[in-house]
Amino acid sequence: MNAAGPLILGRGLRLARAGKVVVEAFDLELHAGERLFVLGASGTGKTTLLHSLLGFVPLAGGELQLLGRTCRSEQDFAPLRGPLGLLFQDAGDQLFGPTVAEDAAFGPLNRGASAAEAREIALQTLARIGIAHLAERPVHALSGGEQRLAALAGVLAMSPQVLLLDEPTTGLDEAASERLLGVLADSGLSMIVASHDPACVGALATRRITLAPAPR
Ligand SMILES: Nc1ncnc2c1ncn2[C@@H]1O[C@H](COP(=O)(O)OP(=O)(O)OP(=O)(O)O)[C@@H](O)[C@H]1O
Repeated sequence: MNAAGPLILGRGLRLARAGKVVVEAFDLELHAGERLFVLGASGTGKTTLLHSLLGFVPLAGGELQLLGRTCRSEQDFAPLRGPLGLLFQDAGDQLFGPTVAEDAAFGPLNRGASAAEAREIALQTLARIGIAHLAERPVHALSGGEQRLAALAGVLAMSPQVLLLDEPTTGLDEAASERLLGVLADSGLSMIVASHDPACVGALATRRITLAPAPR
């Protein structure tokens, strides 16, 4: 599927929040192997853009193709949540638990893996990220940085084709941040990353685009 074309292609995107246009006439392309960074001051719409790629913020204008399919309605976006894996800015928004291992197993279970297979995928993913020791910890008993790594495990356990990462290193200390950046680089996955962290940009970015404030 979509062997030659971009993984993500947006043309003339317009995005609004609470009736106010935030992103206007924005073009976006992500090609296989790229790690595209979306830069821009606070409030310029980086999170809004990432959420629009999963259909959480509806398009107010423009055209969007994801993995070769034109996406307009919920029906178009729903099957792509998984192939496109979003790490939320606030990791607490995507951890449901009860434990870290059960949370990471949820996606594979939902996609038809057996309970044993899903647990194995979850445990392997936790080990890959360096948080195997947190497997049986309740998700509400994690530090902010641990929550972020646990949330990433849940995303990676779905074997995504594209990662959408919203400020992935926020809340991590230097060691955890380096481990996360290493996992992301080693994943070989194409990704769009919103980040203010120069270390994150420097370590991963293959291309950068900047969101400008929408004209008033
Ligand atoms: N749920 C919401 N309802 C109404 N307005 C919102 C909502 N979420 C964001 N906004 C507004 O939309 C604009 C873009 O916000 P967004 O979070 O996308 O920016 P950002 O570039 O990701 O910011 P930051 O770098 O601070 O995370 C801001 O003006 C923000 O106040």
